[in-house]
Amino acid sequence: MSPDIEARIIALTEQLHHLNYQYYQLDQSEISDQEFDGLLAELARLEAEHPSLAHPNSPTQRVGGTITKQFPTAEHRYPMLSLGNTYSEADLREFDERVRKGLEGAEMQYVCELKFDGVAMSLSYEHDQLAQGVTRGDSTRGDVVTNNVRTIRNLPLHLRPAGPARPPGFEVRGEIFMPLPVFEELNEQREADGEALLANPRNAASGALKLQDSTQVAARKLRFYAYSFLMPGRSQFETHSASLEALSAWGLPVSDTWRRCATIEQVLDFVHEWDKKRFDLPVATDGIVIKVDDFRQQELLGYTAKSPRWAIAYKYPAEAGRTRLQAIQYQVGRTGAVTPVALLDPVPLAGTVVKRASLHNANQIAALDLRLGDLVFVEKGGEIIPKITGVDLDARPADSQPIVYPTACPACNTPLIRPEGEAHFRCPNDRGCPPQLKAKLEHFVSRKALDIDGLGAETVGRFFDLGLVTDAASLYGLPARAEELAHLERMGEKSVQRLLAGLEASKQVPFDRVLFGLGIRYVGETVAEKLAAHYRTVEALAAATAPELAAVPEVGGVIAESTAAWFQEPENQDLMERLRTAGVQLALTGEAPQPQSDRLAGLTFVLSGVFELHSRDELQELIQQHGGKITGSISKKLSFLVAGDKMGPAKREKAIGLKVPIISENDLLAMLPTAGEAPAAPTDESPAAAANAASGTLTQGSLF
Ligand SMILES: NC(=O)c1ccc[n+]([C@@H]2O[C@H](COP(=O)([O-])OP(=O)(O)OC[C@H]3O[C@@H](n4cnc5c(N)ncnc54)[C@H](O)[C@@H]3O)[C@@H](O)[C@H]2O)c1
Ligand SMILES: [Zn+2]
Repeated sequence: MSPDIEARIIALTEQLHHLNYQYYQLDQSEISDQEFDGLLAELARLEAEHPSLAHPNSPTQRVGGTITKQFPTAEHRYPMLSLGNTYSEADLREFDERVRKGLEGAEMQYVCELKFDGVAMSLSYEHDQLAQGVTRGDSTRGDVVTNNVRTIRNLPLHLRPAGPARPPGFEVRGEIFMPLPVFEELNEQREADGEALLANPRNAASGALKLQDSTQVAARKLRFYAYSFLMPGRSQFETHSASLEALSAWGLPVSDTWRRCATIEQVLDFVHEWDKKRFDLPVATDGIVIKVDDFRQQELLGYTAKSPRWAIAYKYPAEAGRTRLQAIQYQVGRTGAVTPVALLDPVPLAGTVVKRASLHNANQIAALDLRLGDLVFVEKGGEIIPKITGVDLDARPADSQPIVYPTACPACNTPLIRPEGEAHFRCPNDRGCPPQLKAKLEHFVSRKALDIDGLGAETVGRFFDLGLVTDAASLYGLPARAEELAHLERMGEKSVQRLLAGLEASKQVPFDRVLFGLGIRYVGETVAEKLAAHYRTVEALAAATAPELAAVPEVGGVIAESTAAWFQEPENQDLMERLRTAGVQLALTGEAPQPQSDRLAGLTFVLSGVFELHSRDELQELIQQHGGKITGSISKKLSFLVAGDKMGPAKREKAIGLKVPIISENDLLAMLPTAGEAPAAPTDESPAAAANAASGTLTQGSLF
């Protein structure tokens, strides 16, 4: 046996294990899917030629995913396998031959479906109710993410009383995905916030599903398409297509793009038809799935260790093209991050004409050894943003120009800085750099912030260029210049009236959205809501120190630092004063929620794991309503760690080490006054006594 082959098998195995980990755990791809599949195919070929070297745990034998350790897990009743895949039509014909041979020439049909690029999900329905959602995981066990799945709006929690009768318990499988417009909006937001862009909607969906807070998951607007039905024993349907029709009738979303095909020619027609048309769908697709329709025939054909023999995925190759790099444009975002964008000779790729490609940062330009005038390879595959994958060095023109990354801001000439640990260069001139100021204004008037009617991003940008506005507070000086505005091109009396009404109405926008609109780095919508609800007024918020801010649930250290620093700056304090004079809401109105009792006063809690009776948010609220405080981390001073199911072992050990009592959800509830008790009843019980009262049910061995 050649040692070279053995070494190659080992190297491939290691590399594929690593790439699987990156892909399924971290939602990152270091190489394209096509390259990944190429390496996997090479390993499969070497193993087939040298069976003695094939390892049972080889990536060719196992589904690539794993469980995340952040959720409870559940065993799949029927394993969730992968799909064999190919990029070639010849392979599809071979697949057809294998199937027909396996069925000994019996009559058969295929069903062709689009292959949606998201995350596979197994849903259990019990008595018509959605009971559980589990990820594919390692194919035998997956993460239970039911609460996150419940946030998916097109997914029925109860089935419609229509269509064929159904068994009391059954499973629906399908794909959870992030619709393309949502993905694009999310990336725009990330770009504006100076965060790294998500490579594709699949990574975005997978990342969203792993979030612990289901309100945050809901904000990611995930959607679901069902593509298979499973029930105990023999299926009540004869064919896969009949089950798809039933799923639709029951109210489950089934994409109506599927089709029955009697021959491989019809299958190939379907493949060709969707090659371009798929780009009109609001969901990312990376191929076609071809399935044998008849369930008995599926059974006859059976499975390999990793995938069914009765189905195959045809994956569309990433569309690549070659074009000329004309120039690099350096864009300055709201937080000063400088992003290089490649300007290209227009080239048609994957349904659109590509003129620009993202280059992320300076490192990437260096890694590609890019020069102006080069012919570059551009690829647009699962990744929505086209990217430059390489340079055609043989075609490098003699006069190609090396790219000199700017050392000063292209807009304001301030020397750029590169904070440690960050990939982007930044322009630190956040008070004087025009694109930053303009982007801040655009953010302030945007829909999720002040939502000023009659003042879109374009108009506010124009006003800025004309020197009519400089910052958020200056917008409220516009009414005094109404006449001047009415004389501007494309403005007119009517638009001005609308704008003034919009400005007036924006004074009623609640404090949390104003706070979001200020564009403090890392303070997104959710964080702004939490901070506003916690501090209620801007004075209280501005007075909070970074450690205090970090103790607010869901506000991490980085957010806390950035917020505290922002309010320290005199210019920002001045801005707040001018916004106050303008009449903008800088405090939440209405009554602060009254505490229901002070039973937990002086106690601090950390919640960890998954709870049975209440969601984590509900428990947080309960603790606060009874005077307790939630903190983020386990320290010696912590009163209680409330442990749910599947709490991480590290947390438990830390709590035990620091002698922090670990209690259960029930213990916590037992500490609260029962419904009959007077609210906020003065109690002579010390907090510790209250805890002791609950100690009868304390988690074993956990108290002191
Ligand atoms: N780039 C990388 O580093 C990297 C790493 C690991 C895996 N990958 C890619 O991931 C893929 C392997 O992942 P996989 O095992 O999940 O296989 P897969 O994604 O190729 O196919 C199986 C999945 O297809 C999905 N699917 C979508 N529409 C479907 C439909 N109509 N019917 C049935 N299933 C449908 C399901 O989620 C199913 O689990 C490979 O193509 C590989 O390129 C890439
Ligand atoms: Zn600048």
